[in-house]
Amino acid sequence: MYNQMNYYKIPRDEWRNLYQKYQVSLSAKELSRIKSVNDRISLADVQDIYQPLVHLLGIHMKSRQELMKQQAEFLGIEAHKVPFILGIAGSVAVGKSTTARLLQTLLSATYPEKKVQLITTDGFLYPNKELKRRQIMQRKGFPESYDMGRLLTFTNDVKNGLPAKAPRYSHKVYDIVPDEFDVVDNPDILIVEGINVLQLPSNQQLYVSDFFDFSIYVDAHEDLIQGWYLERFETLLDTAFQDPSNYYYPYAIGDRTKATRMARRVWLTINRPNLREYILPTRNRADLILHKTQNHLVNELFLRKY
Ligand SMILES: Nc1ncnc2c1ncn2[C@@H]1O[C@H](COP(=O)(O)OP(=O)(O)O)[C@@H](O)[C@H]1O
Ligand SMILES: CC(C)(COP(=O)(O)O)[C@@H](O)C(=O)NCCC(=O)O
Repeated sequence: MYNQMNYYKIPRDEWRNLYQKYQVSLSAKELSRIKSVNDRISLADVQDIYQPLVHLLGIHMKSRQELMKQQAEFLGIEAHKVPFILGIAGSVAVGKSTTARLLQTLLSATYPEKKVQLITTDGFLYPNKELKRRQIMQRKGFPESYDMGRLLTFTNDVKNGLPAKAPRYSHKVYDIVPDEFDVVDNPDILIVEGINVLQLPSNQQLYVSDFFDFSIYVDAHEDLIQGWYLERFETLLDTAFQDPSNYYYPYAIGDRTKATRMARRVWLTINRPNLREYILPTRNRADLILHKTQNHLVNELFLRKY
């Protein structure tokens, strides 16, 4: 287990009870929005884990806003809106993007007047062509496969209220989609999700996370994550077999056992070493560690003390 020195370890039951007095039940519309993120999300987790988390984020947003206002007064400059940036880190297939979309849904429901945007750092991977040129196609997801300078500039622009474009990555195409972007334009809240968001870019003095107001590391036992990776691979195959342009099409129409063997190999030779060498070491930088067990259920949380 990791060093818990600077964290409150909060078991699920305690976390849920901390929030009892603020509990609000979700409307049918909110429930259907959550189901549209992922229909396997446990509603007990939404109620017991993620709603209290949204409340905690609200506390952080309010205090950050107040600090920015007072600092502007101190400097004698006009206070302007500074987007609150929430980073979400963790292994490939641990559930970052699901957590990010769920939080986007819950934050939008809780703060209907706020603009909540979401981007994933997959878009800052170099395109396959460039990865091949650099001979690092087998290192997709490792620090050197990302244009971290571009990600830093993007985050800096967002913080400064400038419109910023995040390139798009498609899991189906297994590559960057040329000329497609997510435009982030002065949101109140931006969620930045990706395996690398707590990493120190090489040749840079700045962490992307220096721009974050709160960060979450989604954590689980490695064997469980491997299972989730393989399950997701099966789902990708199930949706690929009718689309010859899909990267997974040849695997989808071929021998399933061989395809699964290939996915297992990819996990063991790429994603697992990446988790061990580059992702897990960033866990202790997070403000909150969300620890999941079987079926993605959260059993304990670690909240940074100071
Ligand atoms: N809370 C959850 N409940 C049920 N299934 C989940 C949950 N979170 C993730 N999953 C499933 O786990 C797999 C990986 O999730 P995903 O969000 O794609 O991970 P990541 O973005 O970390 O790669 C997907 O098949 C997804 O449907
Ligand atoms: C694009 C990724 C680096 C990012 O992963 P994500 O967290 O979005 O699942 C990953 O899905 C990936 O493609 N890894 C390379 C090896 C592979 O799984 O094919």
